[in-house]
Amino acid sequence: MVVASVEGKAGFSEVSDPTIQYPIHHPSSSVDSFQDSGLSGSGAKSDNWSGQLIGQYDIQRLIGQGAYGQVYYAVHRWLELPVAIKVLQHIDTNDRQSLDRFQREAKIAARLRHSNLVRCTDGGIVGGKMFLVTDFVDGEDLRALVRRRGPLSVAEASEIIYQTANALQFIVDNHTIHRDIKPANIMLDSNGNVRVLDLGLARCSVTGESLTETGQIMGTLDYIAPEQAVDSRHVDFRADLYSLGCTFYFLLTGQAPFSTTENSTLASKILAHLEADPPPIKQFRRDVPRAVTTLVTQMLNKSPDLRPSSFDSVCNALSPYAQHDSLARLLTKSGDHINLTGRRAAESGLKWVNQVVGGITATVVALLRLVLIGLGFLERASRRVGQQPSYHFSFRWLKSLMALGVLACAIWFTGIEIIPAENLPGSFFESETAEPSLVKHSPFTQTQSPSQGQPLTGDAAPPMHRPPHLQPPAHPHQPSGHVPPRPPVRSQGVQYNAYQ
Ligand SMILES: Nc1ncnc2c1ncn2[C@@H]1O[C@H](COP(=O)(O)OP(=O)(O)OP(=O)(O)O)[C@@H](O)[C@H]1O
Repeated sequence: MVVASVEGKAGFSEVSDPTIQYPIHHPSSSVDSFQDSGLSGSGAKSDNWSGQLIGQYDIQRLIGQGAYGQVYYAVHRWLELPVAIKVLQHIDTNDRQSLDRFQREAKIAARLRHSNLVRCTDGGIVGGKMFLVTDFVDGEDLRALVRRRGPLSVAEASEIIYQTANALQFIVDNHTIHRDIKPANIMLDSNGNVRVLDLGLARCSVTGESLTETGQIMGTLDYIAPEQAVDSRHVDFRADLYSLGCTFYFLLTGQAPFSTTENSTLASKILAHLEADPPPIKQFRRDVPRAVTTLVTQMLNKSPDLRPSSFDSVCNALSPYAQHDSLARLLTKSGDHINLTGRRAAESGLKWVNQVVGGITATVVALLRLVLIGLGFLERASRRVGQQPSYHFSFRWLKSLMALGVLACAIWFTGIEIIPAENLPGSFFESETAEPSLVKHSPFTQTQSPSQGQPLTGDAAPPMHRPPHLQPPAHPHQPSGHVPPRPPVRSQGVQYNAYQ
């Protein structure tokens, strides 16, 4: 595209002066696209850019509003190419440091090309605001999808997480972290492909203080890793693993792990990520295989060391459940409420079965009690007349049977599962991943003493003043030599060395 005016040299590659100032016009005014329109840093001051022309991009409508700013649907005038333009509200374009940081991150994001990542293709400053141009995804983000349809099937949710993990592994392999994985940042396109948004944005723009709208902070906090909530600057890919686990939980249950009313304040939500266990998935539905619930639990572990060792291992664990074909119809099928309705029907069916079973159990218990009372009377009567009761033996057996029956009923109703040792979480992944402790992990307590085993990731042993899982990793990316054999990936990304 034609850059109307550039301070210094054009292009993102000019680190010393990244401020490409784009002109703003109203489409009705005659604009010669090839003409250098001169510097324009103070065009439309309005917060609504619809109907404006930024460079060659004809801004048509607002399609989203997030913590970082607004997202518009736009069309490139000459190429007639649909794009999404994100106008970032929270970057101070007069602050050289934050501009440089933004440019560094944007450059990385622009060079990573992967079929599950949304490509960033352009960027600059307009009206004193930073903006980014990305591919327009013709589809729906996961937050909207689940709000519309209700929780997804195991196959659908697993496929979405599989594809997202695939993209995130590519990001890790390129020494980057996303830092803001959540349903609103993952889109499903009309071909059934997952597309991850906003790579690199979290680090550059959002600091807690710069966000004023509590609801938006809360939305982001629903998916934040405990160590990221404590110190967001020193996290590694395992923070994204945790956020992906929260997203998986959301897809399966329709709600984020800590979104109950007790966690309605910022502090209580962060505390919940640090300390609490989310309600078990089986409390919402019973059709999720144990291997999948175990995987979610492991991804949500408070300690990064006890999460899966890589995104590849998440893909490996999910490949038996993920079904690519299941996604394409999610957007098109009109039976949008099938899942929800099906779930409600299943729930009411289950309720009915529970009521019948409860009634039968109560009747049997009442009858047994009657028999026991009767036997007790008989026993006392026979003692009075000096006879040895012949039914003494069977009376004891009846009591034992009844106790066992009551125990079985209790197990049935509480849903306690007796899990064989080999199925316990931890056998799921490679030996680098330690058995999750049954003790709840507080980020402020040491979870693994040096004598209990070697650090799992190969990172240097953490200093004693901080718990191990809040330690910054030695490298910002996954250490080499610990990646399990890669499953056959469905899409391969490339890293471009030059901005294109
Ligand atoms: N490239 C795109 N193509 C199509 N729709 C998009 C695109 N980028 C964003 N959107 C839509 O705009 C919505 C808002 O996006 P945005 O990333 O600004 O906000 P958010 O994800 O809700 O919050 P945050 O800014 O904290 O990430 C997305 O959820 C999505 O529906």
